[in-house]
Amino acid sequence: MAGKTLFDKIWDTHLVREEPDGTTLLYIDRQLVHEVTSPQAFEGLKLAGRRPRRPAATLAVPDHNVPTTDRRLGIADAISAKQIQTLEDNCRDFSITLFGMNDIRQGVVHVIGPEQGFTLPGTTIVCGDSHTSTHGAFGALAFGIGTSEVEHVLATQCLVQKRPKTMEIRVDGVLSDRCSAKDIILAIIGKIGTAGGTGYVIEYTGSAIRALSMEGRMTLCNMSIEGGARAGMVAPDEKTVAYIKGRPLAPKGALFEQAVQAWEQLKTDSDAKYDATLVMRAEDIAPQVSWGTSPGMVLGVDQRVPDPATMTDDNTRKATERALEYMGLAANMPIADIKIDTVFIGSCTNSRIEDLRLAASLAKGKHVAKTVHAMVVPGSGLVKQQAEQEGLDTIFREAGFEWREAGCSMCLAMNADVLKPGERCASTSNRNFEGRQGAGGRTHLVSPAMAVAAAVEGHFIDIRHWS
Ligand SMILES: CC(C)[C@H](C(=O)O)[C@@H](O)C(=O)O
Ligand code: SF4
Repeated sequence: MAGKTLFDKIWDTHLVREEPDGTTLLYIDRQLVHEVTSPQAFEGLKLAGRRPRRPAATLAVPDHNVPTTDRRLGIADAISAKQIQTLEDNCRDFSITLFGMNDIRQGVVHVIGPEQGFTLPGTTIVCGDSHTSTHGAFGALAFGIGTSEVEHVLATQCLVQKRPKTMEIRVDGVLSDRCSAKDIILAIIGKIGTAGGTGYVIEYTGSAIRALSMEGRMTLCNMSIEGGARAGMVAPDEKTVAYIKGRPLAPKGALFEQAVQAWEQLKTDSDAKYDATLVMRAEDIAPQVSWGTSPGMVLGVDQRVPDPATMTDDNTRKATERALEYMGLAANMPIADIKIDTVFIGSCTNSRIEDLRLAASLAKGKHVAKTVHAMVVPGSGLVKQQAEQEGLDTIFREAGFEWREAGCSMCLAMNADVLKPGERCASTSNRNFEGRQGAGGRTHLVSPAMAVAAAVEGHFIDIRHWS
């Protein structure tokens, strides 16, 4: 029998039933819930008179709409306030654990799952949110689902799926100084495009991936969806085990030892075949900056903005022209000449403690440029607390950054943290669509290190040579 990939192993152990046409009923171990995509799901349960099949398998948190300023003042926006209240009511009515807005454990849903030890290797994890792929960093099969599916999983703990194909993306070698997981994933999406992963689950392999911390692997898997993939994953290893050990919801004692033994089996067999493979060298990856209006429109900071006049394909040329117009950029200008107004360090891509430590180490002793407004939004209340214990908040404040409460914030501007029309932002988030951070706002996706350097200089700069 042919060997199995990591994906095959998880899929096969969660398969409840498979039809001849490949339609599969998959068992879902865990579900995360937030305030935006859950109200109709709970409403559906109510109307049908059903209860969650396994309430303990679900964890809920408000994140998209929460204010990142003083929460004792409540929520000014009526729609946001109602969404958060509705989540609280539903969790109470359906006996689901909720980390409320003022709970120290509150944070972006994809930050708190791993932080609590809710995210475990070998499990199937879903959430009504596309960046659920983040949890694949632990060797879980984790993917985003729609609201009707949220209801289905609540009611049955199962989901109807078609088996996706598998893609290996192998990155060997050593990253350049100050380059990070964010640069790897942006470079991958720059290469495969935003549809390159369509129909696939990606497994990231190679020495550069193994060298990443768990935080780095989460950044990587987080953006798999921006490359079109259903999910991204990294096989668990000793770093995974060390990260999970002792977390509040992780197995304890003998159960933990048993779990570790099972997790050791979670790797792709040497004779297994992927449906597709892409190979890259870490040395070739420069610090990345997105210049356009999709995550695939991205280049190294040492490059120039593309010139539509050189493009032979009509669609590519038109898309480039439109993107340059929206972004207010001239063809051929050096990316390092792009001046920015705002810096956002946060989001489920880059707001974990390691991201903040790195950002603070570069911000220390420097100051945000006079023309720039910069903010740091920790991924969770616990990340914020940890950062404060380490004095990172002081470093950021002294350098001129605002230090905020945890939430999605300016990643998608559902709360008060919004770009003004025309404002240009260096952002550590994952999406740069038109209007993503506010109507008319212009987003450049970068790593935390690149964001700090841009905040200080007022424009992008190659951090490999920055002092
Ligand atoms: C609001 C939610 C449905 C959405 C998602 O699915 O990703 C959001 O988190 C985002 O990042 O755009
Ligand atoms: S931080 Fe951004 S990408 Fe992540 S869940 Fe929130 S809105 Fe979506």
